[in-house]
Amino acid sequence: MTAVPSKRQKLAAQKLLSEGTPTEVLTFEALSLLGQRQEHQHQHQHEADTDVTNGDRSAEQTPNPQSTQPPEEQSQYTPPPPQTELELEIEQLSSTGDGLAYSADKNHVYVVPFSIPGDRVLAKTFPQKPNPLFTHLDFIQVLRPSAQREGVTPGCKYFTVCSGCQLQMMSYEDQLRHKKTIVEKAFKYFSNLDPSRIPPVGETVGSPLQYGYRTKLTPHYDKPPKGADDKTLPAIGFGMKGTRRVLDIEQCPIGTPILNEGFPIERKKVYQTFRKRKAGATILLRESTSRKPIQSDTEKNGSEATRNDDTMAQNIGDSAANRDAGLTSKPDQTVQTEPNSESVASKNEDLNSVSRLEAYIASHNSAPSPLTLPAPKPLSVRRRRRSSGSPEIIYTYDTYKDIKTYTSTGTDWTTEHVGEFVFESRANSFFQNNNSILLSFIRYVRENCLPREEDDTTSNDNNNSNSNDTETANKNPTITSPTTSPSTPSTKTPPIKYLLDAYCGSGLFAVCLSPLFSSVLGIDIDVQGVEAARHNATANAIPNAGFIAADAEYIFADVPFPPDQTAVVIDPPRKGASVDFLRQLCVFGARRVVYVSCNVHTQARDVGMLVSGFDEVKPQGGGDEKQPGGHGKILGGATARPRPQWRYEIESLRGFDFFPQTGHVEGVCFLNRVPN
Ligand SMILES: C[S@@+](CC[C@H](N)C(=O)[O-])C[C@H]1O[C@@H](n2cnc3c(N)ncnc32)[C@H](O)[C@@H]1O
Repeated sequence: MTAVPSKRQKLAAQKLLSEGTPTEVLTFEALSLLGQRQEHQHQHQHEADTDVTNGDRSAEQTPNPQSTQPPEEQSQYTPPPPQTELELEIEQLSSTGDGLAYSADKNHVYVVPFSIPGDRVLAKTFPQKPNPLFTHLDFIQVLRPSAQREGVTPGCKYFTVCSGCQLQMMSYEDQLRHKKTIVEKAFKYFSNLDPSRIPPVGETVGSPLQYGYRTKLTPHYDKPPKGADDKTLPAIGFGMKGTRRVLDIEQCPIGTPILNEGFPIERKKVYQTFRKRKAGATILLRESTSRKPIQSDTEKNGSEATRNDDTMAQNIGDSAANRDAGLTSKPDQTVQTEPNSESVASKNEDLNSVSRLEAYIASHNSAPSPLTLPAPKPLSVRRRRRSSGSPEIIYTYDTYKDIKTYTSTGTDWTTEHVGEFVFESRANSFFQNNNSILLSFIRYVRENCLPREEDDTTSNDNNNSNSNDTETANKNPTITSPTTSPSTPSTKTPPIKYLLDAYCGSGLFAVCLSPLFSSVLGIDIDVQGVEAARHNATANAIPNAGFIAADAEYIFADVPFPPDQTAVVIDPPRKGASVDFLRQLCVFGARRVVYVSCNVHTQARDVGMLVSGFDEVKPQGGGDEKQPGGHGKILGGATARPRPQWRYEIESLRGFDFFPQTGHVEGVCFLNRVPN
């Protein structure tokens, strides 16, 4: 049981609450851990007092009663000087992916990256701005491993030095379980809602690919040091954990194989011009897929590649790495991707080579959770380097082949396939970075974005949603197969026929969900994104989707759809939606809302506002301008603002693991409208 934080502690935490930064998240979690300790000690003290009364002298060994006071009332914590080594027991895994341990006096929390509950670790202090609740430490080594580490070998040789991944020491099942707690804690701490209004969080839906999934990588480098000569080469990669330096990285095993083929090429380009550069920069590596139907058996067997004068066919299975990984292939043969998965899995200790990564992916593309659709297994995988130097990887399936290339030019068009839909977007515009999970994800949203008839009590203006709705939704996470027509007419409310896709990017939701609706309207601030969305609607023969390039707030200015018959998808950037957008949504009152986010903390904050609702803004000159639910940011022109008549109830909530090996999770929340 967790202790209830004091009023002052709560206020301090609320002051901080804005964008779900790691500091905000750790503030709540450190408070909770210290609260648990107090709770435990109060209990211990109570038992001891009882024992003393009963004449048991062991009660005299009760810890210092001072430590049972709330942390804020204890003397200021002074962390040990920098470079002090500490041996610590890890108690919890935070939502930032760091292990949390108590200080020796149990009144302060140490944050230790790359550690998990049950570990005993050696870590050391480093200079930082003091925080009364927690102190970050550098991880040194595991002294006694947690049982959770058993049988797990991190896939990347840079793990514990690179700041990109946090969870490679955990099994994938444990990562999914942990991500469920991230969603739970986000809504507990950031939504400002009474727990009774938050339904149980569903199981996290896993990614078919757990390595080799990221279709975009952005390694970077710093500017040349003074006096740099031709031999001075920069570190190119990602942030070195706990420093401001760049860690030089040759491969990134969470990136797709084609990006890892391209990485050394892009590194070389930087080397050639580095000395003349005035500033550091970021390299863009973005995958693109060209899908071609298979015309003949010869093509299926992959021999056409060797006929092409312009190519140098290469067998993935030809390398020593693949032989080690259990792949059997003879030179000049296409690798059959039915490797001995046991032997691949057991040798996954270092995926920092494209061949090994490819072999690992081939053995790990089954569904890790019930709602995951497994990635299709290629019949063969071939790499080839064109005479231009740009690599290709060709994945041949039963009826089609995917030719993967990459670009480092932001304005280039790239192509992605999601089920039967094809999407083009500029390499520097947003597109979801894990293609392997998109099919499961879109299917889930498609199957749930319309209310099921039996649950559609919330559409009736006289009915509030109740906890039974929520329970039903959570017991039946997979609903029926997708319908191609809007919901069956209810006796009381008309069916939902219209979709607003707020923050639509290149039209992922608008296009994939369009068959369910009569008309779809998308909005995004990125002009290139909207240009792509229009193109994608045409390319997919979608006649009923239109797009506006503008701030999402403007979508409510002149919505052409009746609110009773409208659903809204909200998928904002990490900082979440604006208060004005949310308030206008509560004025408009779309009947159903799907809120998708890569930052569950800002998602929880925004969903909290939708559930609490917004108060009427009374006319100025005597009237109060109050907004209950704590969401009182009133923007210009308050007097003329219409009254929000609606608020929302959460129907269901769960995470999708778009980001395996990292501490991030994509939240998906369905809400229904109720009167305010
Ligand atoms: C997480 S992406 C979602 C894109 C799209 N739904 C998808 O799944 O591909 C967030 C999008 O919000 C857009 N965006 C950011 N701020 C915005 C604003 N104030 N109004 C409208 N769109 C905005 C970005 O351009 C980006 O396309």
